[in-house]
Amino acid sequence: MPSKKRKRGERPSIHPRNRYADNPPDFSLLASLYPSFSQFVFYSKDGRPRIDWTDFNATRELTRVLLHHDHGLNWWIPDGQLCPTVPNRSNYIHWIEDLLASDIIEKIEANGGKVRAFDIGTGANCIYPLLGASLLGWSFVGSDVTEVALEWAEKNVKSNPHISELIEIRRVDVSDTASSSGIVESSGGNRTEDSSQGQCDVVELASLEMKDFCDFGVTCKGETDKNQRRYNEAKHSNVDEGNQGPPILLGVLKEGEKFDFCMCNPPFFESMEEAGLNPKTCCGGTPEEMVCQGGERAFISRIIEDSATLKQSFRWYTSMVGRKSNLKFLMSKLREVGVTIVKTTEFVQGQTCRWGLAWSFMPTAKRLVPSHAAEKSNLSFMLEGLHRQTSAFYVLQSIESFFCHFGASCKSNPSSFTVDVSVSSDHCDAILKSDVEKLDEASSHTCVAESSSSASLPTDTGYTPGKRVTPTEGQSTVRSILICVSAVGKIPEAQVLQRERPAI
Ligand SMILES: C[S@@+](CC[C@H](N)C(=O)[O-])C[C@H]1O[C@@H](n2cnc3c(N)ncnc32)[C@H](O)[C@@H]1O
Repeated sequence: MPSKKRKRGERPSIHPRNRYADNPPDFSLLASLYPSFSQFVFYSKDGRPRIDWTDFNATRELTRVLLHHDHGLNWWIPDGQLCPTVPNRSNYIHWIEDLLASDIIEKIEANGGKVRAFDIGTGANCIYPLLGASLLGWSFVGSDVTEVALEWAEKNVKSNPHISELIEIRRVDVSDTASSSGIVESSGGNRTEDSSQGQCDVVELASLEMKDFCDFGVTCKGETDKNQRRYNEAKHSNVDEGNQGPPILLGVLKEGEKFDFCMCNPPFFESMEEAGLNPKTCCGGTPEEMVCQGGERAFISRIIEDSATLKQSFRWYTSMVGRKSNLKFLMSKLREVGVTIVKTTEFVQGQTCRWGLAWSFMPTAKRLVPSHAAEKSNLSFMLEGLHRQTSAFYVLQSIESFFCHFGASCKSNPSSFTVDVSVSSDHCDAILKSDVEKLDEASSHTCVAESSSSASLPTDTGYTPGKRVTPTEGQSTVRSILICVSAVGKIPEAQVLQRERPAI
């Protein structure tokens, strides 16, 4: 079920299906049930139970008891690892649930109708696979690069046998690149902070042999020739763009794997100093978890680059974004790689804002006229590929005028670029059966009306009032209307991607 639309200016709120939306965690109750938690709960002057959000042990214990009490999950992380807040992380899961339920892109059931997901950088806490599997029965591959994350993610999965079958923890090979976080492997195998943090010790990707990639990669083992080739190509292009780092999707996915979506809470920051700017809470977070060269902008750019190669291996690619300025940058990058759709949302994270960014290479879905609407002869068109700055509004007006000319009741919606036309069954028949002459007349009328009513219409677009493409023999009347609209829209790029004939 899609989330309620927020009104302009309204503060984003917790997702309506988030179990904490109407029932925030009750610290008193939890303290009475969990003695290990009660030690962290104190009562303020107004008698309300509180915890010290700057105490890592308190926030970790809260997460542990919420996951246990509300989700039936056993969970733990070692000191200092990033501790997730359950209500916040649930918002991202529910937003993806909305994306999957929407009909914006075509539905393809690649895994027998079961939702299969990929969590990039699952962390020691493995929070997204645990929540996604327990709340919604989704299956996950959770990837990570650090030993501690892989070890603890695995432990967290194994301590929940009821969902462990649904979650695979996958090691990402870091041997062919130095960590993008400025962290290098010590000789003992433990991960230590490079003294020259930020100046990370990057191995030239281009100098690697295929062997290096295969020997260590969990995905290679001979079966992923195609992925290796694509990964190697991507390595070269990444070197050019300076976005080096361990593989993210290319080189981690196995041959032929298909996912409904990927998600990612990326290392947001370029340095730990930047990461430590919120002293009001203590959710832990090691440099490996919080920092990467180039910050989230570089990390998510690499996901975008991988997605441009993997295209429909995922229905949706998604990531959290920490900064609005990065969101804008990333959206323009997405346009460059030719995605079919981009969606964003804003998440409430206490005092801070985070954004959700989703994109897809799937064809946008045909809007089927729902049966109840068809009965009412409700005919709707959707225009895509219109550039806002090139008067899409007037295109909609043209469509509206066209149908109005035939006496139909019309309503255009400039924000969704749709025009809904409501007519009786007989009337609709009459419009659709109108001969070409009538249509010509109608479209000319539309054009003239548009040009005379709009002093601000651009004049450099090759627009000729009254010009339209005459439908060829055999084209449906609906088709001819749409071609006409395209022509009067003065927008060469405008394409009518979807059209329906009502079932009348
Ligand atoms: C901010 S943490 C997110 C952890 C967890 N998903 C969460 O939301 O709390 C980022 C994670 O990404 C991992 N990471 C960094 N580079 C990676 C890569 N190339 N592939 C997979 N994971 C990576 C880090 O080790 C870290 O665990």
